[in-house]
Amino acid sequence: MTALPIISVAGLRSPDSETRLQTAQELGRACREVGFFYVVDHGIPASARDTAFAASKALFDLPQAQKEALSIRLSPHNRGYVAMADEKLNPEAGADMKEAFNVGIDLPADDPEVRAGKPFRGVNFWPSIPGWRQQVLDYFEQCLALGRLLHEGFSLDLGLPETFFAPHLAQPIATLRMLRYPASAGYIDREDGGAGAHTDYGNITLLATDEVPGLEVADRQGRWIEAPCVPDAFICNIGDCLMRWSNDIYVSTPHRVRPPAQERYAIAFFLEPAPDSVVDPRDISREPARYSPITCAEYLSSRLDATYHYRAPVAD
Ligand SMILES: O=C(O)CCC(=O)C(=O)O
Ligand SMILES: [Fe+2]
Repeated sequence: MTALPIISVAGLRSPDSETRLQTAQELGRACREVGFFYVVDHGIPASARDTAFAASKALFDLPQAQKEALSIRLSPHNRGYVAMADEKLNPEAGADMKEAFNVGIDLPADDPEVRAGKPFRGVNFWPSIPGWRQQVLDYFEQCLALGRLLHEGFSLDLGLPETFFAPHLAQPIATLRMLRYPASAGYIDREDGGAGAHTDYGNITLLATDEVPGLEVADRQGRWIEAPCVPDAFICNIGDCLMRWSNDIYVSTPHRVRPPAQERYAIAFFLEPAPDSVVDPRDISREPARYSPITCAEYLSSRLDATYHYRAPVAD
C-alpha cells in the first residue's frame, strides 16, 4: 500500500460531462493537497511500457563511447545522454548517481523552428539499435496523449474551458527521460544519492519505475515517505510551472531517489507547455498574482541552468 492517492482517470474519457467533472475534481484534490499521486486506468498498455524499459536497458548497455557520442553536451536543446554524476538535482548536495537519456518532441532538421535555433526545438539523438527510435517515439506519443487528457481534467477542476491547455500542448516541450541508477552496494552514503531532493520544473511528470524501491516524496510536514512501484500505475506529480501558472492552487512537491540496493530503472515523461506559451497566473486564478508572466522557454532554461554544470556560464 502507499500513502499517496491512487486515482482512476477512466472517467475523464466518459461522454457524460458529470462523470468527467467528478473525476476531474478527484484529480484536482490530489493536485491541490499532495501534488503527487498514482494514475490508474490510464489506457497505456503494459506492453508499451515493457518495450520502453527494454529499449532503455539496450541503450544503457551500449559501450560508454557510443553513449558519449550522443552526449547532451552536444545538444543545445536538452537531448541525449547524461553521464553518471553529470547532474545535481539538488545543487546544494552532491552529484546524482545515475545515467539518463533524453528524447524530445521529434522534429526534422528542416523544421522551421529547428532551423531558426529556437530553444528546446532541436533534433533528437538516436542510438544505432534497430527499431529503437520507433519504439521510443510510440511510447512518447502515448505519454503525451495521457498528459493532454490529465490537463483536460485540470481545466475542468479549475473552472476553465476544458480545452484551455490544448493550444499550449499541441507542440509542447516534452521530454522522455530514461534513467538508470547503479546498485549502490552501500558505498553511497547520502540518503539522496540517487537523485537529490528537488521539485520538477514543468507542468506534470508521468513516471514509470521498475520494482526496485528508491523514490521518496516529502509530505506537507517535510517527512519523507516512500513512493513504491504500483504495478501498471503511473506516478504523476505537479511541477513548478503548473504551480506557478495556477498561482499555487496546485502544488509541486519535493522528492528524491535513495541510492537503490539493486540497479534501478525509471522512465520519466516531463510535460511542459510550448516554448512561447506565456505562463500567467491571471489565466487561472482570481487572487492577486504571486508571479509575473514568463514564457515557458525562459522559465525552463533558468531551471535547467541551475541543475547541469555543463550549462552553467564558463568562468574565465
Ligand atoms: O527515478 C525516479 O523515481 C524519479 C526521478 C525524478 O524525480 C526525476 O528525474 O525528476
Ligand atoms: Fe523529479
